Amino acid sequence: MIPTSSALPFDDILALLDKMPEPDEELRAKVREREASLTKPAGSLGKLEELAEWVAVWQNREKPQILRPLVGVFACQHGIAKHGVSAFPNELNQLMVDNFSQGGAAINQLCTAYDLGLKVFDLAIEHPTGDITVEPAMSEKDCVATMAYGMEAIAGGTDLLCLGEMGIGNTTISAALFTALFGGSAEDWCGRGSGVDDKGIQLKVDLVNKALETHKDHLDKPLEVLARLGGREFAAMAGAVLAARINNVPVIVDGFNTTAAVAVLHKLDPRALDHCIFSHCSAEGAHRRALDAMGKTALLDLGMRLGEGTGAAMAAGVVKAACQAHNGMATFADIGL
Ligand SMILES: O=C(O)c1ccc[n+]([C@@H]2O[C@H](COP(=O)([O-])O)[C@@H](O)[C@H]2O)c1
Ligand SMILES: Cc1cc2nc[nH]c2cc1C
Repeated sequence: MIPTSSALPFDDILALLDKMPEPDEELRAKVREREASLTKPAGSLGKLEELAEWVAVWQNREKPQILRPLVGVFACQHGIAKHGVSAFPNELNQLMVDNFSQGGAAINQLCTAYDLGLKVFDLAIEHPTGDITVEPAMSEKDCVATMAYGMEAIAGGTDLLCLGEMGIGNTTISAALFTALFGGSAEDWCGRGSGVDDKGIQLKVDLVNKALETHKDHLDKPLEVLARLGGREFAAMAGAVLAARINNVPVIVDGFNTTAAVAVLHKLDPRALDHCIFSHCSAEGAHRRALDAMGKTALLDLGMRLGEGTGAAMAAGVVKAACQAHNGMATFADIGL
């Protein structure tokens, strides 16, 4: 499953895309048959019914099972942050990683509330990525190695993966990725992030434009866009989503930044995200634009814009409840009708 070295660094990743499994339609029919037999009017659990079916078909199980749900938080430091694109300093990355391990972050409490596992992936946090305005964020080799590392996120045997990230400055990185992948202007994709003012947004726009100019001859291929304009958390999350697909693990995407990571896979092959749901619409302005560009709808809209997997965790609570209802309810035959 893990790519090894090859003449062209991205070949192994592209080969994995060719091996993506599709759902078993006979199994889907059985899941629907059970859903229709449960003691409720047909369709009355609305999206919960769709979610239970979604988990079942991507797990390739007649009864969806969520015993080891995992929130993976991928943390990285960004070269772009030195330009002052965030309302917070770079030191916060390490402090929040420490906070995650001490149980003090929002994601810790949401994981406790919904009984979700939490794993933090420190992506060489002390070494910032390249400043994308003047150089690639990562070499292609580092990008592939980081994708391979991200594939290990599910190695502990998880049955539902929630994506999260921590990276001061990474809403500027996401804006650069979205502009390169989906077009439009930098203004369309730059927003307040962790809380910058109008001047901060203008700085983000100027830096995204500079980055696009610097790399303009190398942005045809989505994986090249990821290496040049992305960051390690984006590469690792893209790798985790691919590994999840191949190992029958459904994925819940978090907010603006996790969406930018998976947008790279969408550009490679729109089917690559069929095993993913989009947990919520972030309050980061351009998130809805990104979802629209991929033809995706978000499950929840709670005005959240924290990142660190919090929106995905909220959706995981809903998904768990959906599966519990599907698996545990009595049928009409059970109650004598
Ligand atoms: O996920 C989102 O929708 C989201 C929206 C705004 C900010 N964030 C988080 O805030 C950080 C990036 O914000 P910034 O202003 O430093 O670019 C990063 O750690 C993200 O997890 C996350
Ligand atoms: C405090 C803080 C917590 C975060 N968690 C994820 N991204 C974050 C960004 C900030 C600024």
